[in-house]
Amino acid sequence: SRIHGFGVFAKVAHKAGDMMIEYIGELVRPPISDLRERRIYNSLVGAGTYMFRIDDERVIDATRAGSIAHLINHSCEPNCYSRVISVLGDEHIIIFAKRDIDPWEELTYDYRSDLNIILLLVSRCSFTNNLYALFRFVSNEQRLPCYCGFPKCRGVVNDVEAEVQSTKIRVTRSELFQQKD
Ligand SMILES: C[S@@+](CC[C@H](N)C(=O)[O-])C[C@H]1O[C@@H](n2cnc3c(N)ncnc32)[C@H](O)[C@@H]1O
Repeated sequence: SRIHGFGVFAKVAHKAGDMMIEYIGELVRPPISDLRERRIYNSLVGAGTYMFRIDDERVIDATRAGSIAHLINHSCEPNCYSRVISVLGDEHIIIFAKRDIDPWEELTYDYRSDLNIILLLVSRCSFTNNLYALFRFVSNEQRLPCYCGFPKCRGVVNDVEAEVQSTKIRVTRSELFQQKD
C-alpha cells in the first residue's frame, strides 16, 4: 500500500453500499487483547495491530486468525465504512462500500469514526425500529501519524483526546444505512 505496509485492494468494481468483507478474528476480552498487544504483538508485528473492539467486553483479535480485512488501512477520506451488526445475538463487523469503488482502488475506512461502533439490534424487542449505537474509541498511548495523503487528512490516525470519549447514541434503522460524512 502507498499508505502503510500491506493494504486491501478491490479486484472488481463495487457500488456504494456493497458489503465488501467481514472482519473476522479471535474473540477475546479487552484485558487479553491489551496483554497480547503489550507483551507479544508490539515485537511481532511492529507498529501494526489487528484489534477491533466491539464493546467493553469484546475485542476481535485478527492477528493470528481471520480474514484479510485486518489489512485495511485507515484514511481520513475513506471509500468504506464499518458497522458492527448484531444478527440473532451474534455481532459481525462488516465493511461496506461508502461510494462506488473502481477496480484496484485500495479499500480504506476511518479508524476514528468507524472503529468500535456497536449496533444492538432492538427490532427483536417490542419498541422496534431504532438501533442503539455505542461509540467508544480504542485507547492507544501514542499518536500515529497518518499517511492517507488526502487533502482533508487530519494528520493522525488515532486521537488520544477523542479516544477517551464514550458516547451512547440512538439512530433510526434508516439512518444506519445512509452513511453520512
Ligand atoms: C490493521 S493494520 C493495517 C494493515 C497494515 N498496513 C499492515 O501492513 O499490517 C493497522 C496499522 O496500519 C498502520 N496504518 C493504517 N492506516 C494508516 C495510515 N493512514 N497512516 C499511517 N499508518 C497507518 C498503523 O500502523 C496501524 O496501526
